[in-house]
Parts: sequence; C-alpha cells; structure tokens
Amino acid sequence: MGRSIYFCGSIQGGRQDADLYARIIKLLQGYGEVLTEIVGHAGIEKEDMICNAQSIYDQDMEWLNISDVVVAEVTQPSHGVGYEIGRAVAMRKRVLCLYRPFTSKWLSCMIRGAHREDNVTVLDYKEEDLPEIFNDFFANI
Ligand SMILES: O=c1[nH]c(=O)n([C@H]2C[C@H](O)[C@@H](COP(=O)(O)O)O2)cc1CO
Repeated sequence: MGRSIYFCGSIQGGRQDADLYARIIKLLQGYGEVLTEIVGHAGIEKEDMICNAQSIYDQDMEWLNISDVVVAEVTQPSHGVGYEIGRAVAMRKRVLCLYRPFTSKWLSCMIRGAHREDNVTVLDYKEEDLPEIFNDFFANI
C-alpha cells in the first residue's frame, strides 16, 4: 500500500457524476490514499465559491506532484480535469482515464489520443467493471 492517488473528476464542468466519483474514490481507497477525496463531496462547487482559486490550484499542483498515480473519470468534460491530465502526462505520471461510452458525451481526442502503452491508459468502462480494472491496474504499480 502507501500509494498516493490523485483522483480527477469534474467540479465546475458539471456535477452530474458526483455520486459516481464518491463510489470510485471509495474503491480507490483500497489501493492507497486518495489526496483529492473532496472531488466526491456533495456541495463542493458551493464550497469553492468561498474559496480562493489560486490556493486550490497551488494545493492541487502540489498533490499532483507528490502523487504516484492519477486516476481520472473523464466522461463529464471539464477544463480542470483535462488540465490535470496534461500536467500529469508532462510529469511522466502513470495515468488511468476512465470513460463511460454509453452516454451522450464524446471523449476529446486530446484524451483518447494520449493513450500509450507505458504511462497513459484510456479505458471505456462500465461501473461494474471497476473492481477488476483497478485490480489489474494497481497490480503493476
Ligand atoms: O474547487 C475545486 N477543487 C479542486 O480540487 N478542483 C480540481 C480537482 C478536479 O479534478 C478538477 C475539476 O476541474 P473543474 O472545476 O474545471 O471541473 O479540478 C477544482 C475545483 C473547482 O474548479
């Protein structure tokens, strides 16, 4: 164990999948410490109103830096999630992007096209597949 996991999910991009993020975070906590647990909290977008964007950015970049692995739910498009993935790739982090294809959302080619054998994995998934996906993914990290 002892891994630090940076989980990315849409906040200002739309909170339609917030409950799913909370369930994913719970599963991920079986594999390490999730630094960005707050992404699954109900009411976070309202909390943000009273917070400072720069301090959130600075904290998140620090967490991204120290993380061992990045897991992103990318179905709901989000500037912040796309930015975090781009920075994580530049830092040569191991990145897992999870996309649910059976929705009306299309995945950006800047995410789909980032898939590489060695460090970036982009997977189409259904929620019921997650335990097996995480078991396989974390077996090598
Ligand atoms: O309050 C916040 N706290 C925070 O950690 N984030 C980070 C984590 C999420 O993975 C990502 C979401 O970006 P966005 O808000 O553009 O959808 O940005 C984003 C916000 C709000 O933009």
